[in-house]
Order: sequence, then structure tokens, then C-alpha cells
Amino acid sequence: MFLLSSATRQSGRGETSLRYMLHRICLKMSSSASGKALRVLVDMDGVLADFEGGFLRKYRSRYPEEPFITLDDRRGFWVSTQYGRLRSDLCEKATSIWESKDFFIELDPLPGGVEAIKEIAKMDNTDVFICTSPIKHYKNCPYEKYAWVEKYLGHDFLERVILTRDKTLITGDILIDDKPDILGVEPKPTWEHILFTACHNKHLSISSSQRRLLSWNDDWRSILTSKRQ
Ligand SMILES: Cc1cn([C@H]2C[C@H](O)[C@@H](COP(=O)(O)O)O2)c(=O)[nH]c1=O
Ligand SMILES: [Mg+2]
Repeated sequence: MFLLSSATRQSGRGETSLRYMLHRICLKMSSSASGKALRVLVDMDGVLADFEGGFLRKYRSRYPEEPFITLDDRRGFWVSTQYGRLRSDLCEKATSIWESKDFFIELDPLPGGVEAIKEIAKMDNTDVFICTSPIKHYKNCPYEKYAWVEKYLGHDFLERVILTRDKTLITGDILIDDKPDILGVEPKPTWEHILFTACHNKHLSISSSQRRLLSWNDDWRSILTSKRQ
């Protein structure tokens, strides 16, 4: 501040543009600090990265003799629970897939997700963060989630990664997430949950007040607009 004000005092003609720049910087800082910038939280597994497709491909390749559940027949968020119901030992076999090295880094991006989040990141008055829950078997998953973001979104996007097992603690205006029930210690999260449609939740009826995003081809821009004041 001291440097800037002494520079404006000395500069004469440069004073107006320096003042203007300072004004712009202050505006950007105060709009973020006062919560005016729209804060968009985007989940990773099932929203940006194809967890279900990646799981089924690797499960069938590792356990070719075992029964499996097609994506069409998936019901309920937890893959492990549905496989456990099919046969109790299959719960552990399913879990072994996402606990393996290279599972998370090798997930394919879901259509349009990478392009959409890059576009959101460039929008004026908008802050976007990837908000994702790592598994407790932490040997590979947290590293690979960062590596996936770097691979598809670039190194600078690593600033925008939030790893948390409790998304209710994170403040934001919108959380785009495929998990139907997002619970945690905070009973009233600040965000509106936009349910991202996935094979496991497409049959669920949601309340009239809840909104869905059917895919990244759906009108996510209108949802963002609706949250701006
Ligand atoms: C289906 C399923 C998922 N998980 C793990 C895998 C991911 O790390 C999280 C989900 O993260 P998100 O941020 O909510 O997308 O859960 C699991 O442990 N068991 C499962 O059946
Ligand atoms: Mg998810």
C-alpha cells in the first residue's frame, strides 16, 4: 500500500491508471472476501471422473469368473454394499479394486466435465473448487486424485482441490455431487446440493425443491446464474 501510494503521488499522469488498478484489485479482493463471488464446489468421482465405469472394467478383468452388476442394474451409492448383497465375499473383492494402485489415476473423465470446470474457472466473479472424499486406505488415492487433476486440468488447478471426508464443513453456494445424501457434522451446509445424475441414482425420485444436473450437457450455466444475486 505504501509503495503504491508513494508511486501515485510521484507519477502525475500515471496516477489515474494506478488508482484504477488499485480499485480493481480491491474490488476483486472485497467481492471474494464478502462472499459475493459465486463459489461452486464440484465433486470428482461420478461427476468429473468415471468411477463406476473404471470400477466395472477393472473388477471384470481381475475377477472374470465372478458375478458382476451391470451399470444399468446399479442401485444405491455404495458399490461395495450392492456387491456384498450379491454374495457376501464380493464386498471385499469390490473394495480391493479401488484400493489398488492406479485405480484413481486411470479413471476416464466423464464427458464434458473437464471442459465445463475449465469454463467455470474462467467466469467472472466465480470461484470453483473440486471437493472430493478420499478413501481411508490412503496409500494411493490422495496422490492419484491430485495427479488426475494435474493431468486433465493442469498444475494450477491443484490450488483448487479440497480433499475432505465431510463436505458439510466446506462453505460454498453450490455442490454438484452424485451422492444423494451428503451428511456430516454440519446440519445446515451453506451450499445447495445439485444432484449429478449417475447410474446408481437415476431411478431415485427427488423432492420438488431439489435440482438435478443430468450430465455436463445439461444446462449447468443456468443453475449457476440462478444462484447469483
Ligand atoms: C461407490 C463407493 C465409493 N467409495 C469411495 C470412493 C471415493 O473415494 C468416495 C466417494 O467420493 P465422492 O467425493 O463422494 O465422490 O467413496 C467407497 O469407499 N465405496 C464405494 O462403494
Ligand atoms: Mg461422487
